[in-house]
Amino acid sequence: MSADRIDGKAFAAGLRERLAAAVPPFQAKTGRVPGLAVVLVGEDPASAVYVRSKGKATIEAGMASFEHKLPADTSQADLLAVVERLNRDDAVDGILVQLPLPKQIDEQTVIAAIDPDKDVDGFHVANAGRLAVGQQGFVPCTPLGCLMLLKDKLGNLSGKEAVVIGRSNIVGKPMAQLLLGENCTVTIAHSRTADLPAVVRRADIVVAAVGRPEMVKGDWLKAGAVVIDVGINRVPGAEEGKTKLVGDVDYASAAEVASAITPVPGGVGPMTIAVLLRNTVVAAYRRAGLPAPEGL
Ligand SMILES: Nc1nc2c(c(=O)[nH]1)N[C@@H](CN(C=O)c1ccc(C(=O)N[C@@H](CCC(=O)O)C(=O)O)cc1)CN2
Repeated sequence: MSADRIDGKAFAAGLRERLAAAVPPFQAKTGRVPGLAVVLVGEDPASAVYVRSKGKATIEAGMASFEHKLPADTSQADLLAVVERLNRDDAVDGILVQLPLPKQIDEQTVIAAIDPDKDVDGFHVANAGRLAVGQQGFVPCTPLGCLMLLKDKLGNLSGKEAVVIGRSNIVGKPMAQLLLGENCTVTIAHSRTADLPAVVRRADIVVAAVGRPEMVKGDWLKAGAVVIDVGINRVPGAEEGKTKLVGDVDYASAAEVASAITPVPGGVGPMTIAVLLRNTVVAAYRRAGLPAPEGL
């Protein structure tokens, strides 16, 4: 079998077009466009790239982008003061503090300070709780993007066996909740799971979010499984001194067994930013007391 390649980049581009189309009706009703504030602390090069991409994508969708770049030695109190200002700013519908944060700052304290109704990352405990009990809130962008790709590929997920490898608060746990919400039978596996290949082999759907380059091999998979690779690992490339990006799944061997698989890059990664814009548009509609457009 040679698996279908799930093109997250193309899906994300379509979603971004639909989001851009939702902006003018919002502006006509409210006199303003949805606004996303992104806060970057320090100079981590990868974070700087992601923040730039988020700002560019926000503007391309016709929305307002507010970038706050703070020095690496910013104190927690100063960052909290920025978050508080953004919470009170009516032009800001979504607030995102780029992770990871420098060592002197406690991530959970900062996330807890964000107004849950502006928490477009979906990381606040209020939003984690809402997801767990099936209430309306905000869902973290990467797992929601994975779910969109899965539903686009498979339609109804009800009754499928799903194995999520990884138990982070940002991907693994919300991913499992989302799949449960779709009536999948869900197993969360992790680094201490006994006989991980045997557990993964049960799955119709595998979501790999473990942060280990090419760990999941083709012979771990049930024939025809759909594989979503959340990993973004930079490893040495074929040429001396060059690097390349690989996922948590060994694409070549997995594509021999799976029916469909996301590539890295170009799979889940582009969905993260598209869903961030989606959450911001939804936040803007909700804050204005308007129903969010269908199909976002
Ligand atoms: N506050 C947040 N911080 C971080 C998040 C997040 O969702 N919220 N996620 C990651 C980084 N991230 C967005 O911030 C992100 C990661 C990867 C991609 C992406 O498009 N990846 C491309 C490859 C990019 C490359 O060449 O390096 C792909 O997979 O195709 C987008 C966003 C951590 N921090």
